[in-house]
Amino acid sequence: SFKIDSVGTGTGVLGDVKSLNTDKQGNTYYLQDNTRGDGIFTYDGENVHQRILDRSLRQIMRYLPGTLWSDSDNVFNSSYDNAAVDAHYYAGLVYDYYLEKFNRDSFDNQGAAIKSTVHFGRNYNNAGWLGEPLNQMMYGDGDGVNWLPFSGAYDVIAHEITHAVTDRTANLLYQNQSGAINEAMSDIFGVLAENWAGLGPDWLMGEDIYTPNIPGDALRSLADPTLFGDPDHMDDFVQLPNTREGDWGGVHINSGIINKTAYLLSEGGNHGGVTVNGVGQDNMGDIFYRSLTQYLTESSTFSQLRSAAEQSATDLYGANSSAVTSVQQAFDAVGIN
Ligand SMILES: Cc1cccc(C(=O)O)c1OC(=O)C1CC1
Ligand SMILES: [Ca+2]
Ligand SMILES: [Zn+2]
Repeated sequence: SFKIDSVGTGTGVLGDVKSLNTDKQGNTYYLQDNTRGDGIFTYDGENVHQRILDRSLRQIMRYLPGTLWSDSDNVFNSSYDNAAVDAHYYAGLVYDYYLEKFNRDSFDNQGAAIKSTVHFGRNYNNAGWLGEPLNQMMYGDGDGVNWLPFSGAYDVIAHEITHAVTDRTANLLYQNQSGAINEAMSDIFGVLAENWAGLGPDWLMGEDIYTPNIPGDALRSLADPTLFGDPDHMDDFVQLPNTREGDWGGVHINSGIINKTAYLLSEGGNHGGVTVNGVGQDNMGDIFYRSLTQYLTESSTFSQLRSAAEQSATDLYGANSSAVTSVQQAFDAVGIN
């Protein structure tokens, strides 16, 4: 049928109203943004029963992506709409971040459609990037106590889309040190994207949707990972089994060491007996992006990340630049040689 780009309005998880790029087909409006790459598509997971989610991905795949979000009047203001509004709007902002900062056209740099399913499961405390063959994001609604709906936080959506970028570039194995780098990249670009968008800039992850009744906390801190129990130095690397229960060797925990490195490289500071001269967020982002997309591989270790970052800083600013020295200082400060 003939499609018309249209602009609707919606209310997000936190009650904020925003404009949405929608697609008008007949008298129905869909959460399909035709203005970015091959499009941004937001689907309704219809809270398919949790029981199915606990089975294999194969079971889940039968239900994903769900139904393309539709609305009768292009005003998405019901409470059931909130999660879809934010998933759609923030995915567009993450697309803009990568295009403007790194000239990257979507996660595959070829304009790939960005697909998200909200209302995934029931009270599901989880969000994630589902790689091949689905190549989409999914957001649980949270249980309302530990989590609000996961698409309600821009840094979370940027975190998930960065997993897709990582999969298409270094493809860091999601386990042990390579997995911790994978996780840290998602946290680092989650925070940088949020700061770029001016959406409550901070060095925290998930603060807008984490424990709504407890102010001031977050899932993770990059400035001080120890605030939420994560290590900020190699001396405190947590050895965990490479199993689901062991967080695949602690990928969401040991990421704190790399997160701290990025924070120090950007902002500077004294840590581990070392003084780091900061290079600022933009330069830190360029160094980590070049490392991720030009030098890291599936099995890269923390030490190989250090080499990649030193080489990236050399490429970008010159062998004898202060930025190269700052990279060395930052990795020294967390005990990565
Ligand atoms: C909540 C959650 C559970 C499991 C994996 C992830 C994951 O995407 O690694 C996850 O989402 C996050 O970590 C985002 C930052 C809040
Ligand atoms: Ca944040
Ligand atoms: Zn992650």
